[in-house]
Amino acid sequence: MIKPELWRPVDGLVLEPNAMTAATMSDENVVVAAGPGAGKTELLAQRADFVLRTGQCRYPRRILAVSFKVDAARNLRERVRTRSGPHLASRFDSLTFHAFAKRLIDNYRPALTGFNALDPDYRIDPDTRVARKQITFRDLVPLALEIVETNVYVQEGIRQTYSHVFLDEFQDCTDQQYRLIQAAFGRSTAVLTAVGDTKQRIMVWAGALEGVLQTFAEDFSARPLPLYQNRRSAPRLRRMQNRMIADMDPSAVSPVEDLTGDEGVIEVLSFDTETDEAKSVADIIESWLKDGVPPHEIAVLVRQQPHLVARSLGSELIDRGIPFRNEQESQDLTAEPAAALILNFIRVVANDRRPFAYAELIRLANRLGASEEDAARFDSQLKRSLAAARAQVRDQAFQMDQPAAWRGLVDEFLQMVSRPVLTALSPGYQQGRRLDDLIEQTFGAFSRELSVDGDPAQALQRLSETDAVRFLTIHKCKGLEFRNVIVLGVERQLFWGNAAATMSEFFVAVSRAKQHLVMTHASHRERPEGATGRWDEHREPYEQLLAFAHED
Ligand SMILES: Nc1ncnc2c1ncn2[C@@H]1O[C@H](COP(=O)(O)OP(=O)(O)OP(=O)(O)O)[C@@H](O)[C@H]1O
Repeated sequence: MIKPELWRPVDGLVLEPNAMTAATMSDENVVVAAGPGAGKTELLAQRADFVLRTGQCRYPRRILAVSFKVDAARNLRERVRTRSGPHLASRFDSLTFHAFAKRLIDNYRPALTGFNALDPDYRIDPDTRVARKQITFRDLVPLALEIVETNVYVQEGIRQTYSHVFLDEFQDCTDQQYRLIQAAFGRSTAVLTAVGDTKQRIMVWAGALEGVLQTFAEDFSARPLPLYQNRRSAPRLRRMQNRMIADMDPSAVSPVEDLTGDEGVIEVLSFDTETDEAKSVADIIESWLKDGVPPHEIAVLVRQQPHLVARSLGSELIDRGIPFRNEQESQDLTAEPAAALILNFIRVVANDRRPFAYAELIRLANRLGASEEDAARFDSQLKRSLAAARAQVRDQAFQMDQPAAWRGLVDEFLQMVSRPVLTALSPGYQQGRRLDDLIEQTFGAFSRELSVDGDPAQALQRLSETDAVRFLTIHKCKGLEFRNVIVLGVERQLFWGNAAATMSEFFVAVSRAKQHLVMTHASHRERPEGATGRWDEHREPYEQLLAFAHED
């Protein structure tokens, strides 16, 4: 433990004065409002280190960090783990609102009564609620809210557990989420730190509260601490963001003299058809990869339905052997330890030459930890089982391109690993059918990718976080950053709806780029197979949005 005055930001970063104040605040609630790339998430990671290392969050109490996306929650968790070490980070719970709500439901489920009562092995389904047995994702926060609002013991339990609460991307907090935070921490001694950017409010359709940062400041007597710098984007990109800020929130505009410099590239590309667009964009991606840009530093952003809008581009990339990952289908899955275990197993036996996958599997043996003897026994079982599976795969008769062949191997492997070890991978796996559902979903994702070209190595690359170019919706890209970003289809027919909301979404998209931003539009997009509902073939560029790309 160190004295607060001796603490220095980890990794040698220099924090601007307000960020330093927010990171080292001892007992005051704080709200940090700042633009894209200002280091809001970084500030939370630094603050976690500060409160853990100086003992302001003292064992056994914990920090709760709430984010909106699985990816964002995991990024923050990993950042704190690498920086502050696994020992301190074990008291840092970085969860999405959904995961926080689910944890409350699992811990205090008997508090739910009447229509909301749930059996211990209840499941979560995307669409359908079934009394006692099944709820949907939409039910999680309201049910958690009911538990917390009606039960003082639960309130006390939460308050005893958490001494510090971090709220990331707080501009997108909905009414119910806000009520959950109020019910859980409104009258507690927990110190709250909220960060957000009103210009990036993109969840209005889902009920994001207007002015929630201000409301939070009032309700929680939080001290506002704005940040001014942008640590992410090259100057040319920052100037474009600044032109948008002048339109959205003139008071937040940066002085022009702070944004000088020629670094960064912005391009607007017009096409006749989606086929021309696909060829040209694939050329660009290929050239970036040749120049050494890592695949995961390249993102293709689409306002919605990337599986349809970017389908031609996807086919073009497949033809060129460039792996890409459609995050709409697989993002949340690969954040799961059980999914990582299965995919790493396939990687190792498919002879994908991935030492990291092998190392990850061996790490599992060491994690078992009951005794050194147990771990050693498991370690040798694991090695035997991998060798046997590899031998099967090398056999001529093994049908590499058939999901059923892999299924047999995966099932044998999971049996060897054993149920208790699998359920110990994550706290949520003990509940209901969560683990079985995940195993099915993971295998489904692998089978889907395998059916694309019958090549297991390519299928695994497409499912990997590091080896694939990422296709994301704008909603999914929140809080992330990439060296190079392509915003596909800046067209009226895609960016429809309320002009202010559209502007915020476009702002989130363009502000993900560090170095190179490409925006495209096509005059014609053929209706793809599988498109349901409205699909306009004739397209018009969204001139007002694209105009921000041009320097005056
Ligand atoms: N003090 C700092 N010094 C150097 N780099 C920093 C600093 N703070 C943040 N960064 C880097 O700047 C980038 C943006 O930081 P971060 O993602 O925390 O911004 P943000 O405010 O959360 O952005 P957004 O709202 O757009 O998601 C990251 O690459 C981060 O590592």
